[in-house]
Amino acid sequence: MSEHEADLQARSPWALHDVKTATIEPPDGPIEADVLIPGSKSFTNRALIVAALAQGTSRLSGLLRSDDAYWCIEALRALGLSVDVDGEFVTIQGVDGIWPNTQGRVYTGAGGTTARFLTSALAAGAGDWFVEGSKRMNERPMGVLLTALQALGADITPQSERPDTLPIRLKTTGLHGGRVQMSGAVSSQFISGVLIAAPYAKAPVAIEIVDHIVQRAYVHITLDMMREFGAVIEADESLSAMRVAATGYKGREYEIEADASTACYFWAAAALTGGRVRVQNLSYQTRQPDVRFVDVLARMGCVVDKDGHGIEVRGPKQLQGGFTVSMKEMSDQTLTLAFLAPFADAPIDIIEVEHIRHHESDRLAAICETLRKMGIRVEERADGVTVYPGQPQGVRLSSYDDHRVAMAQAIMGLRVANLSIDDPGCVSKTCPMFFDKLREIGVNAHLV
Ligand SMILES: O=C(O)C1=C[C@@H](OP(=O)(O)O)[C@@H](O)[C@H](O)C1
Ligand SMILES: C=C(OP(=O)(O)O)C(=O)O
Repeated sequence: MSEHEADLQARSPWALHDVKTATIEPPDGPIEADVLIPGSKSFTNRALIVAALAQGTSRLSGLLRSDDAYWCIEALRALGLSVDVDGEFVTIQGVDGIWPNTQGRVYTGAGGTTARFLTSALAAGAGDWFVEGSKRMNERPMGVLLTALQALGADITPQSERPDTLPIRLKTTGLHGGRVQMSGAVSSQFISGVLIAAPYAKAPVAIEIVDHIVQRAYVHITLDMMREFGAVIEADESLSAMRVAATGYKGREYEIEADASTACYFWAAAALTGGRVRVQNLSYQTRQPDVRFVDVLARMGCVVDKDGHGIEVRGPKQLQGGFTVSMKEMSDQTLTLAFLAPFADAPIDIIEVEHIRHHESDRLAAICETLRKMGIRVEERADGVTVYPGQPQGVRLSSYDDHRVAMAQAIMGLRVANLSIDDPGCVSKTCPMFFDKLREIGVNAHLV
């Protein structure tokens, strides 16, 4: 598959379908709005998988209805689970670590969370499965995770020429537990995956991190949720060593919080138009790292209210640049920042995000190609970019089959006439309702 060709098989019935192009009209004045954001992808897929493993019934509310969640639910159903979805509510009969269907194909879609967490959860049970993802997911790294699961007792045979990616054949009679050393430098999801499975190992699992974890906050989200479902864990704030007891999970009622990553596009809309956007259903206290994007916006001259009901961003007359920022801990917002950067009064250096080359697209390449096509000067390094000020030209852009590329490009369209985005349906991975939400805050978004 070429980088720009969409894998439409990975779009679910919940996706935005049959749309070829999105065109965003720059608004006449500042965007002024209050908005409610849909459920978090990260919380949705963790809650689905933990509830599936657990003993007893769980009822989840605030489900994100997106492709990532859909394929996670479908995979659980293929494994024989009863998963009942009613709007934003889900009822799951947990299997207490024993998967009813012990054979067959498990399809993860394009979701890194499903691919990494479900593969691990499967390994903790017993069965013989063929696990594969979307075309892009089958290229994304899995090596550190697969090696850790093998060290804990799973039998994994790669089903392509690459030993470190999906598809794989996974044969297992359960994880024996013990110590395992892992790198967190490529993806925090490898660590979260082993953690999620660990309560169903036959003995405690101790994980030692040999280097550092990109986006450590997501591992905290994992640990918090595991504890809420009854897991017993020892871990310090630095997460260099973690130990999980073999106690299983208990089903429960669980409320999924709103998605901080999705919220950022709406705050960015305020930043770019000198407007005001309040996300009503998120608190700065969330563990989701992307909430801290508002601090980057404050550095650019925005006024941020984090203490009221929700979080509000007010944009300045002129965005400020002239700084270097590590986006390592909130790297899903690298694209958003890079596409705001041309509108700042001085260059912005984004550093320490090499790992985003392995996300839904090579995101650093997508930033550079997009901005250059629009006439903006940008320098690419292995682990980041420098974006220079300028007025981007309205052109036709590829969305790289990457939801965050498309959503961040759409926000740029608030200041660029005649900007169009190909295959905007890729937003469905985490936010099929993205263009409806844009309309809700007063943006004219045309989909054809
Ligand atoms: O655990 C999670 O829910 C996530 C972890 C991060 O991935 P990496 O650690 O692979 O960068 C993040 O980019 C992704 O959107 C969600
Ligand atoms: C990297 C992302 O997703 P995932 O790794 O969960 O597929 C993302 O949502 O930006």
